[in-house]
Amino acid sequence: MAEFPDAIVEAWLTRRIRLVPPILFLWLVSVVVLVFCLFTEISRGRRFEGEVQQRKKRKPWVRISDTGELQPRDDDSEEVDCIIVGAGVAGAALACTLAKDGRKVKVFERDLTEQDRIVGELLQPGGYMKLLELGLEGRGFHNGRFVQRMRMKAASNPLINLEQANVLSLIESDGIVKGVRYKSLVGEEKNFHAPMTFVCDGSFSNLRRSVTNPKVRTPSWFVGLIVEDCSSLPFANHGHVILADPSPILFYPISSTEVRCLVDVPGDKVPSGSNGQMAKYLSTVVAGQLPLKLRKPFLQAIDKSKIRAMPNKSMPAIPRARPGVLVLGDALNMRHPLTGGGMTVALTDIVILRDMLRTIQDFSNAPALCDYLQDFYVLRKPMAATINILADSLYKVFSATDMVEEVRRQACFEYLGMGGMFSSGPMGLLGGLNPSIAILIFHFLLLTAYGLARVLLPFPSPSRLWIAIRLIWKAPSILLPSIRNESLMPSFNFKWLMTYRYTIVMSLFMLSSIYFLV
Ligand SMILES: Cc1cc2nc3c(=O)[nH]c(=O)nc-3n(C[C@H](O)[C@H](O)[C@H](O)COP(=O)(O)OP(=O)(O)OC[C@H]3O[C@@H](n4cnc5c(N)ncnc54)[C@H](O)[C@@H]3O)c2cc1C
Repeated sequence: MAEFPDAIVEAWLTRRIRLVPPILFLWLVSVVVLVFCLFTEISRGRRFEGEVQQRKKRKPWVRISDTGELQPRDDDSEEVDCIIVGAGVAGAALACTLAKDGRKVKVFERDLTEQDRIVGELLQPGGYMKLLELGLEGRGFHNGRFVQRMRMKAASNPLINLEQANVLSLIESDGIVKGVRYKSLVGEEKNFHAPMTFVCDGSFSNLRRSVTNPKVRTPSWFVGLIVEDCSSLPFANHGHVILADPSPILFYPISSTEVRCLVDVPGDKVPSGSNGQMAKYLSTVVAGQLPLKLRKPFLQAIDKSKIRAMPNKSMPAIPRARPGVLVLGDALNMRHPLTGGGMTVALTDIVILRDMLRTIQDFSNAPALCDYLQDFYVLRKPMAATINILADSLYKVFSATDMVEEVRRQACFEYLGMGGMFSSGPMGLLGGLNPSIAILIFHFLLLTAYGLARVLLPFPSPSRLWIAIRLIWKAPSILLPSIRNESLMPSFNFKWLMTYRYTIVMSLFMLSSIYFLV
């Protein structure tokens, strides 16, 4: 066997030996950084735990009476970490979450009684996972009962002061929001101050205008009634979308005996309920389009149940934090409720916010906190944008207005019916389990290709060719406006350096070791 000449081996060793000092220096720096990171993490964790324990020792601010009613105590004197306006889905969940982390929270809710609403009765699996993460699990429900249970949970926490009051405005000084002005239950107007205010006052928010310049659209209304016969559903325990003319109708169970029906009425007005126009519309225009099994219970529901209407609003989030205030839930962002994604987005936002705020000891430095919270709008984008774009686009596809759109609607129905990835992909997006805009665009392109094949095959006659051209021509108008609304330009920042500091340090270690050994 040939041996290496001594001179070559010697030169190689000399080169390696020359590298020893810089490598040792690199190792030393890595060790110092690692020890520093570990030390700061451990000490911050200890301090945080200590603070949480100390705050938990305080007395409850709100009592729950023997009958289960919330009885707020008038105890404004104590300082709080933050104010939450609105104890709906977002506000109640946020209050519980912040209090769990040891923050002292003041919540203002204008109506603490159980609300009877037609909104938020179907929670997508992605939203349910977020509820589990927040430790607030609940299921297919009456929205009022669900929200009331979360309020009870909040009220039983000693760190949360829940008060029934109507918040009138935000208090500002030097461009920083310092608290809120509110009208108490007895009609007295008062101020309440805190370093941070979270505005969660829902779709009709009167406070968001003082923070952003919202662009709200109302493409349609949902008219809601309750069908009292679950056996009338074609598939038990499933949600149903009926592709009716001019727009879809939803049916889904909300208890073991009740089915919620939501009829979409396009436009910014609905037939009046008081003069019987609504009942007439439902029985003449809608009933005839339902499956036979559902018709009779639906007609009975028109006579028996309370018919209510809610505007289906759509509003892109404006990624602008202001010192001392953050807008959340429907007050920040809305999409068509066809896919039932609103609560999933709101709960995901709260998980993201909780994780971000965990690293902040107190909220007193409003400008710095505001800067830091700018990242919240980037982090929420994958889930929020996917659900928003899907909801608004699917509504356009399902509300066929002409023959070309009808072709697309049928293509969509058949596409989803093919099963496999053609249904699991879109369902993963809709359920909030796989939030990805790329996958959404991929399925939209595939759906358009399927629609074209459906029209052109087996023989592309001139009229079919014309439909195909219009199908392609109109496709961008379905997805692009929503994509534009979501301002999907990536936002670059270097916070990832901090997030991945351990990985970076360890990688330096490994690389230097490998280099040294080789
Ligand atoms: C017809 C319809 C059906 C829907 N269906 C679904 C569905 O099936 N699944 C789903 O996930 N989403 C659904 N959504 C969306 C969902 O309801 C919302 O995304 C969700 O309720 C948003 O929660 P929020 O806390 O922001 O608002 P809300 O739950 O509306 O809570 C706002 C709270 O703020 C209080 N408040 C308002 N103003 C003040 C004030 N000035 N002072 C004090 N308190 C105030 C209100 O009383 C209320 O309690 C639907 C929406 C509509 C319109």
